Amino acid sequence: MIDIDPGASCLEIQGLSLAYAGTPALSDLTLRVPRHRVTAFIGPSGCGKSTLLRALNRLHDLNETVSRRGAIRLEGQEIHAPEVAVAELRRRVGMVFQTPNPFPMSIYENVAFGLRLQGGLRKRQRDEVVEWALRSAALWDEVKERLGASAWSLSGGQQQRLVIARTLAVKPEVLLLDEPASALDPISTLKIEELIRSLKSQLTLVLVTHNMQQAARVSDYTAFLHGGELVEYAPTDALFTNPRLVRTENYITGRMA
Ligand SMILES: Nc1ncnc2c1ncn2[C@@H]1O[C@H](COP(=O)(O)OP(=O)(O)OP(=O)(O)O)[C@@H](O)[C@H]1O
Repeated sequence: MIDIDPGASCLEIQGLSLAYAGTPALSDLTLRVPRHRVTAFIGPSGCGKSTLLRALNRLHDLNETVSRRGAIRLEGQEIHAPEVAVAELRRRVGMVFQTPNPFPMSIYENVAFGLRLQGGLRKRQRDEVVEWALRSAALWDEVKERLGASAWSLSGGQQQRLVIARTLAVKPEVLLLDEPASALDPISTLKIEELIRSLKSQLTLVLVTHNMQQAARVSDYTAFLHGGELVEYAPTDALFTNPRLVRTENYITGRMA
C-alpha cells in the first residue's frame, strides 16, 4: 500500500466506515488522495466505490439511515466539523455524475448558474469566467456561437462537458467523477478522458470507473476496493502491471467479476 506524503495530499480518509441501515458498505478505509493527480477507485459492482466518492462531499447527509465513523479531511480540515458549511464544501469539492444533468436553461446560464448564486460579479466578469470554464472543459469552440441555445440541444458528450464546465466555473479544488463516461459513445468518452488528464494541472480529480482500461489510461493512482474494503492502493502502472495481492490480480485479469 502506498503512503502518499501528507504534504502532497488534498484529501485524507482515515478509518472510514459507513453503513446503510446498519448494513456495512465501507469498512475502515484509510487513504490519502494526492493533490493535482487523478486517483481512480475501481472494483466490482457493489464494492462501495460510489459510496466512498459520495462521502467526500457529504452527499449522504440527507440519508438518515446512513451511519459513519472515521475522518475525512480536506486540506487538513475535517469536512464534518460544525464550522464547515456544506454548500461551501460542495463548491470546493464538485461532483459529476454518470448521466449528464444540464439544467433546463441555456448553455451560458448553465455555466453561470453557480456564479449567480455566489453573486458579486459584473456581467463582463461573469462572461469571462463562463468562457474560461467552457475552454477548460474543451467545449468553447463547439458552443461559442450559440451560448443562448438550450443546453439540451447538445449531444450527450457535449452535455457532460457542459456539466464539467458548470462545476469548474465556481473554481473547485477537487472534482469527483462518478462513471462520467459510461453513458457516452467511444469518441465522447475519449474526449472526457483527455479532459480529465488536462484538468489535473488545475485541480485534484477522483474518478470512479467500472472500466479498468479507462483507469489505466487516465489515472495516476488506483485504489482497488472489494466488499467495502480497500484491498490495494498503488500508482496505477504498478497496480496494473505488478499487483501485490492475489485479489487485485484476480480482478484486473478478469477472474473476479
Ligand atoms: N442508498 C442506499 N441504500 C442502501 N444501500 C445502498 C445504497 N447505496 C448503495 N447501497 C449498497 O451499498 C453497497 C455499495 O454500493 P455502491 O453503490 O457504493 O457500490 P459501487 O461499487 O459504486 O457499485 P456499482 O459499480 O454497481 O455502482 C452495495 O451493497 C449497495 O447495494
